[in-house]
Amino acid sequence: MPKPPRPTDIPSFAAGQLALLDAELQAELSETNALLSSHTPTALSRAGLAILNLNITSIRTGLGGKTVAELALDPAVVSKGDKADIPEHGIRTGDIVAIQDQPAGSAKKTEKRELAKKGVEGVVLRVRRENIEIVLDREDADVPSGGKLWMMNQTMTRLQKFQDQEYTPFIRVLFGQASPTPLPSDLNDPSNPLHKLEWIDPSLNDSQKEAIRFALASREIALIHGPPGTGKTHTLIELILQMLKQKLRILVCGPSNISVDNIVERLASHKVPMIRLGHPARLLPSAQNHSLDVLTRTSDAAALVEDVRKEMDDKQNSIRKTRNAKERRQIYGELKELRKEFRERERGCVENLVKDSKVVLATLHGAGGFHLKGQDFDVVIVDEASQALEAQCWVPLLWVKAGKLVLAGDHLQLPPTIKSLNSKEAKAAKKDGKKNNKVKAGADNVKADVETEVKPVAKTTLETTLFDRLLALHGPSIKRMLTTQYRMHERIMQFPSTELYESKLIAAEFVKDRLLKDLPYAVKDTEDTREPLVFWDTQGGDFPEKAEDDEIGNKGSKGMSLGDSKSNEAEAALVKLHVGNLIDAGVKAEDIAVVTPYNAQLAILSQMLKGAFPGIELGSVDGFQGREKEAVIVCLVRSNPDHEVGFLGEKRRLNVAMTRPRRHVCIIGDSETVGRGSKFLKRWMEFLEEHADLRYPNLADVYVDERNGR
Ligand SMILES: Nc1ncnc2c1ncn2[C@@H]1O[C@H](COP(=O)(O)OP(=O)(O)OP(=O)(O)O)[C@@H](O)[C@H]1O
Repeated sequence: MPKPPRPTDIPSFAAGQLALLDAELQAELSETNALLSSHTPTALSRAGLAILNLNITSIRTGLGGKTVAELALDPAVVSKGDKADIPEHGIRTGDIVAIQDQPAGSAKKTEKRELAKKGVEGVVLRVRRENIEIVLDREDADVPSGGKLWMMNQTMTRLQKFQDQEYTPFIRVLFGQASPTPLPSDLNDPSNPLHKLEWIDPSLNDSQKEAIRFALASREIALIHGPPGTGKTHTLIELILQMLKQKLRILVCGPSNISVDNIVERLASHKVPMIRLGHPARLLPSAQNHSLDVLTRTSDAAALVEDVRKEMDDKQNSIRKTRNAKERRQIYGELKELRKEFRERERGCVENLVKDSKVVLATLHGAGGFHLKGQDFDVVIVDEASQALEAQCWVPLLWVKAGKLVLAGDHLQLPPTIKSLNSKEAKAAKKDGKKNNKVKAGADNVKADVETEVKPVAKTTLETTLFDRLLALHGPSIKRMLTTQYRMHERIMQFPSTELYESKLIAAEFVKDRLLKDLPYAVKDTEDTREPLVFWDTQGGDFPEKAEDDEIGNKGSKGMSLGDSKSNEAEAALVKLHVGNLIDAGVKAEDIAVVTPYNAQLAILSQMLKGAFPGIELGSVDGFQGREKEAVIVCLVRSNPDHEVGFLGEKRRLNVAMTRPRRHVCIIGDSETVGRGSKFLKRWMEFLEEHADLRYPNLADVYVDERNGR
């Protein structure tokens, strides 16, 4: 018997998430205010959960005497020449939102709290590209009048306000108040019908097939765990095709437009009829033909709408030809009627297109659009689920009626970027969560037997994704892992596989011994190009790191992007030496990437390498997630007498760094500092010492290249 899950109290969970989202927003606000001129894309607006820097442009009285406020982007934040379109967001008609004064970055904490309290709640009436209308909840609502305002989606508030009877069995499973329905006992039996599936892609490997059978057999939730390069999206495509064969209706979401379009492109090659929701301008050109906007003009049903449009055009022309005022008036009257009909037919056409579509695709926040409200789907599939905030995942889950959820992701790579992780606000929110939870568990929940087991909300942070939480709640039986990877040389794969993936990864035959010297263009056989794993150990103190805040802070820009960053010039020079050797051997610059966890180091690398090696790619580890290159150089930077490793200690970040390369990885780092950071880092250093081509650089040699003026 599997252990019964420890149920989560839903209102407390939602309250905890709200407190955390608010903390995230506060962190965003401080940053947006500090960096107003640079318009840094913020995590929350990326998540589509909030819009910053708004102004009220008009207030009017709407239906039933309710106050309707119109909000648009503050002209002060719109760059000259740019359109004042509100950045992409997930706030949709019908959403409950809060509008609040946006405190200045310089405002004191207490002032910020006060301002935040003054906000009003309302329901979104209309969303346009350049403005949004909100019907305020209370007629006497005190509309914030301050300079800038912000608005936040209240998905979690809706969840918090759910009544007990509104929890579907599916939602109960998501909170551990019920266990997932057990799988058929004969699932692994060859006689089970799922073993007789006709695969559309015959090249699927066994772990991919098993994951698909599992996702088809699961009743409420299925997690597909795809370590780097294991064909997670590839598997989802087959799953979608199999579900379509079973006549299921599917909503496919991802946290970003690119994650969704990636699936649209691959489904398109199978000629699957589908609808991609979202503004066509934001879609990949290859996905645009499937967008609702384009289909509304080109589908069969659109012909009816086009007929009316044509009639309207004819009428317009006849107005121009008529001088007689009476006739003109009559034509105007007819035009008005036609317009009404046009709008109705268009709405009908759009509704039918969406309703009749067996596969609908949208970003997580895009799925909250009015087109999908209340629609029935058999399955919601979320790709890159470990890159999405849980609150984002709830947008489709609360908006459509769904009976099953399939999440695909890898919780052992980096979660979505959270700014408030260590901020005071986040700590306060955690504390609030704890308090909140105690109150709930003690007072409201009469079902005493459940109460004692309520999972503490305090353990959930914004960084805890739905994928993580479900795994913790129900255990590994709700997931299947893909185990054949199609990216890395066997030796590159070995350490992450042993440490993080229970030694289960297998390198596909055609990648397992691929080297740079075997690239399909002329590459010399050198000590670098015949070696998949190189470790330049910079131990000994000759390659010391530098803390950027020493300098930048003094110039009065403390707290800016490089504030806590670290750099290491000597290691950067070593990177240059290694890249130079690869290029000299014939490896193309486009096939080489350098990644480092520190922005300050990225800046130095950029200065040193961009001019010398055009075409080479430089990136932060976090920014390189999801990417791959033939050769990757990882520059670890940290080298100090105190053996401090900072956020290098995060396993998931290192995992991303070490799993980007296909044929060659070169690690540059100080084993003395790094090896003392954690047990994991110690084992990594030991592994490299034993299995990598180990090299000790000589500082003078490293700078020879520099002197030669490369
Ligand atoms: N069964 C298979 N046989 C051969 N190649 C495969 C198979 N499955 C996946 N691949 C290849 O592996 C690569 C990675 O696949 P895909 O893009 O689906 O992976 P992913 O897991 O979504 O990516 P990431 O690891 O970046 O998250 C692709 O080039 C794909 O063609």
